[in-house]
Amino acid sequence: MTKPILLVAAAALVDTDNRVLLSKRPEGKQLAGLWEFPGGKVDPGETPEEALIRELDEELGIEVCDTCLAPFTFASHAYREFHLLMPLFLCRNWEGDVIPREGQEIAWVRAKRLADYPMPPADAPLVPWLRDLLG
Ligand SMILES: Nc1nc2c([nH]c(=O)n2[C@H]2C[C@H](O)[C@@H](COP(=O)(O)OP(=O)(O)OP(=O)(O)O)O2)c(=O)[nH]1
Ligand SMILES: [Mg+2]
Repeated sequence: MTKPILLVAAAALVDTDNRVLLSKRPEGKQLAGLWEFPGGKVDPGETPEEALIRELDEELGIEVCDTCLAPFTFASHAYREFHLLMPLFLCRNWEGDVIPREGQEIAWVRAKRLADYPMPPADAPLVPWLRDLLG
């Protein structure tokens, strides 16, 4: 069976204390209760950056500019129904305060503590990169 590739753009938002933002997937969604990087599906006609800027506004109410999104690493993971391809951008600068706009729980997490937050299986290989970056 050939599975469709699902393109999702996500961000590691890092604050001035070197903590990274995780967002808890709401009940009722696939992978509910797991902690993810904010972001979402790239719609037809959008670039990954455009999709991510839109999602960060929708989900967290922050304004991010193109040049503040640095390509960092990516996830490539076979889920049952699709193959996820997820570029992860690093972002240290944004406008506005982070406010969960979709009722989701959020957490600012130090690199050392990332293992305490259960994440979707696709995200496991991303954690060592963040540990290397953030110490
Ligand atoms: N945003 C995000 N999605 C992830 C991560 N890890 C991971 O496996 N995913 C998967 C879960 C979903 O299958 C897919 C993202 O889809 P989604 O449904 O959350 O997309 P969305 O934000 O556009 O939400 P919706 O409007 O479709 O409800 O990627 C991650 O760290 N961040
Ligand atoms: Mg999302």
